[in-house]
Amino acid sequence: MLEHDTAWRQAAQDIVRAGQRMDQRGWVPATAGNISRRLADGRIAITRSGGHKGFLTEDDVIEIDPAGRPRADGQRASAETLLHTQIYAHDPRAGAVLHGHSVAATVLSMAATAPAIRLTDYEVLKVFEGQKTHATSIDVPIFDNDQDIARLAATVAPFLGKMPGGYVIRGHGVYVWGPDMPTALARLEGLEFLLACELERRKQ
Ligand SMILES: CSCCC(=O)C(=O)COP(=O)(O)O
Ligand SMILES: [Zn+2]
Repeated sequence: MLEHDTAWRQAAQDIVRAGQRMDQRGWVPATAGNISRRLADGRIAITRSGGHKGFLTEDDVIEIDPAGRPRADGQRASAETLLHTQIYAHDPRAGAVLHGHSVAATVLSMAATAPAIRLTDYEVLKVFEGQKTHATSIDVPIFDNDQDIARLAATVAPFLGKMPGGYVIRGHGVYVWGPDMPTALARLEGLEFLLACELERRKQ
């Protein structure tokens, strides 16, 4: 087994614990979801492809280069790696990216006819960057799902920098990020709470 330095092991532990948290909340069923961290020195740690994100070990976390290629031979990074690396490339402050497959994100995005899910007047909106009041709206864009991740990343690219609440892939799940893992997790929890609220409201 490779010997890793303290900073790497800390990042890997952040990812392992985030996977456990997302699993506890029901956001990473089966082998769904992926998680990454960018270290202060620029290294990027991401979950390997496949495997349950609630049962990760540090060995399930691999290093990729900024283009998304594993640094070591024989490793398979998340199939959605390019959706992580494009966030790091766009935002030098981004330190963690989370992707989950919740029921609310899946159902709402499949039912939606608009290009975004509009979240209005919720106190929890303040979890997102730059939001100071409930008296506002945030549009969470919905992108059509695509098995060609490079093509999906190209579709998402023009919206980077304009999505304080992250984004949703239709029938698939959410992407959220932040400067560090606690912030990214708080934003994910906030977004999932708001999507669950919207799902309840639309049932009424
Ligand atoms: C059964 S989930 C299908 C793949 C997916 O959407 C996902 O999030 C997990 O893919 P990964 O390669 O990161 O394990
Ligand atoms: Zn996915």
